[in-house]
Amino acid sequence: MKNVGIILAAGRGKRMHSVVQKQYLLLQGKPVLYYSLKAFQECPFIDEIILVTGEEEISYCQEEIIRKFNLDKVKQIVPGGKERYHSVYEGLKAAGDCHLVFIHDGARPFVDQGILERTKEAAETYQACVAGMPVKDTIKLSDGHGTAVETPRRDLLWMIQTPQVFDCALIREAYRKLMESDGTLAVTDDAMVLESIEGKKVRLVEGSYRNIKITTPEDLLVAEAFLQ
Ligand SMILES: Nc1ccn([C@@H]2O[C@H](COP(=O)(O)OP(=O)(O)OP(=O)(O)O)[C@@H](O)[C@H]2O)c(=O)n1
Ligand SMILES: C[C@](O)(CO)[C@H](O)COP(=O)(O)O
Repeated sequence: MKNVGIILAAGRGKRMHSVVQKQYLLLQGKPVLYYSLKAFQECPFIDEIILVTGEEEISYCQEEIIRKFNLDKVKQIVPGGKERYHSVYEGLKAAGDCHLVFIHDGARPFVDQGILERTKEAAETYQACVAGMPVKDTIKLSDGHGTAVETPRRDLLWMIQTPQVFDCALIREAYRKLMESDGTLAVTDDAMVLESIEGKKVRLVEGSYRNIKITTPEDLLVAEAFLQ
């Protein structure tokens, strides 16, 4: 069965405060989104890519990214939803039957072949894994009013990235349950959708400190520096 990449690019990029959505801003003359699509295109074990984007950006993506750069593994472009998890759900519906599904933020341009390889191997063994890296800073838990209430052990903390890779049937079922109970869980990644099902565990896999998400304006400066 095929392995499918779902690349998410339907966000509004509110924290970037740019006129053009951050996934379409240019890095070295090419849209941010191009870089992750290219990494997936070049990955030998990704058979098909589903791009999830805004309804109004579908034709731009088709003409100015997919056709222009000959990204022929992109088989479908589907409209996303209000929140990231709605967009993932649309991607999963479009994917149909598959073996592994690689869910990736289109706003993370520096995913590389090593990360894809490591997450694939872990997903083959554990059915569910996420890329991430150990945190470098001390993390404090706040009481929500400006006072630190706890300092978790740093050696146990990871910052989580994408790709997040799953057995296709497993994550589809987890998302189906989530959508049935929409509104009860503040979902910020795919792993937590699976973790919400009793007994389901997600393996942590080494990503890269370069695998940043373009979120706020200074991330663009870092991204440009990586591409020098
Ligand atoms: N409804 C949404 C929200 C997010 N995303 C995608 O999910 C990835 C990670 O989300 P984030 O960085 O939070 O993007 P935005 O939601 O666009 O940013 P912000 O939260 O600042 O508005 C991005 O590639 C984004 O395009 C999506 O496909 N659909
Ligand atoms: C999935 C993710 O990229 C892991 O770090 C992140 O949680 C996405 O969250 P955002 O709120 O959409 O930036």
